[in-house]
Amino acid sequence: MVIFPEYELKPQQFHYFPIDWSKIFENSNPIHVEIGFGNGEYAAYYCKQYPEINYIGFELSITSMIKAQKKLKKDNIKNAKLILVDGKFALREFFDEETIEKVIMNFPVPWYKNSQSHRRIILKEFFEILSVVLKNGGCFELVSDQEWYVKEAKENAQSTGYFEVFQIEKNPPREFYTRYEKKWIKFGRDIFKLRIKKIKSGRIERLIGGVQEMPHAKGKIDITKINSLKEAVFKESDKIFIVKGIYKDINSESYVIKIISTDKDFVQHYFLCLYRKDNEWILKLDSESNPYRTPAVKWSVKKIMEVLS
Ligand SMILES: C[S@@+](CC[C@H](N)C(=O)[O-])C[C@H]1O[C@@H](n2cnc3c(N)ncnc32)[C@H](O)[C@@H]1O
Repeated sequence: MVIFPEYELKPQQFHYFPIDWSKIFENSNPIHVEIGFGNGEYAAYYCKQYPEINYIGFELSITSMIKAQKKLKKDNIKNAKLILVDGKFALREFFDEETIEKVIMNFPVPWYKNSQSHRRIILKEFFEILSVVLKNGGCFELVSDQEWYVKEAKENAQSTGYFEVFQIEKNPPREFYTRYEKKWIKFGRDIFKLRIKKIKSGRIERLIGGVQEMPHAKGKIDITKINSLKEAVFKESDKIFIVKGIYKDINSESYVIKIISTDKDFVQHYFLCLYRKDNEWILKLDSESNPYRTPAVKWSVKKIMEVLS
């Protein structure tokens, strides 16, 4: 939900990736990124303290997004942009090589159980992405109350060979304490901080990039085949999509198709619309849903048309 459009960006609507941040901020100040900004307390402090940086924050929670926008507005912050998106995806897709000066992560969700370990953001792939988008000498700072988690991050960073990795600091001096951090300290928990500095670039494969075309398909189809798509699962290398629902407009020859797709671990929900125009049918992204045009999204349009033909 965009409450203050000066803060929230919707990159799904952008026509080109990676994003030209100097155009967005209308200056070329250094870029600092926070992943999981929560209620935006740290963001507001940071932006006030360092008005010469461009702050970009990523968050998955809509509630946090609303709170953070209100906080930035209240503090009259001018140098911040917030995006509702998975931090790993954003770091990989939104930034050109060597463009970020600093990435900050305060108290990420640790995903304690072994069965959930694949969800941890600090896996080796994350550090490979960091090694590409950070400037040479740029740094990443992680703070957590979970020592094992910070140690795991340190080992993963070290294993890439792209960073100078510093000793983990226990209860480091902090310039600002979020409510979350103060709570842990009050409960007597120790706080751990990892800092790493980029010394070498790695390589990554991005999902999107370049001009973003609106995926669509048209042609002759056999509309009676549409029911065969219900709950159908399609899989090809790293791409999967599932048809979660098909809804017919009672007044016209048109349908809305609900899809869930994944590209590796990046999940998106969106709708396609299928309608008749003259002798042909057209299938395209519904204007209300706005997924990133990843390979799985483009493939879902092509594949559904193929099945109906
Ligand atoms: C424990 S809270 C910490 C919030 C804040 N950094 C603080 O210190 O008060 C973790 C936050 O990270 C967000 N989060 C979890 N996974 C994320 C991801 N993959 N990308 C972006 N944000 C994420 C959660 O929604 C939550 O707001």
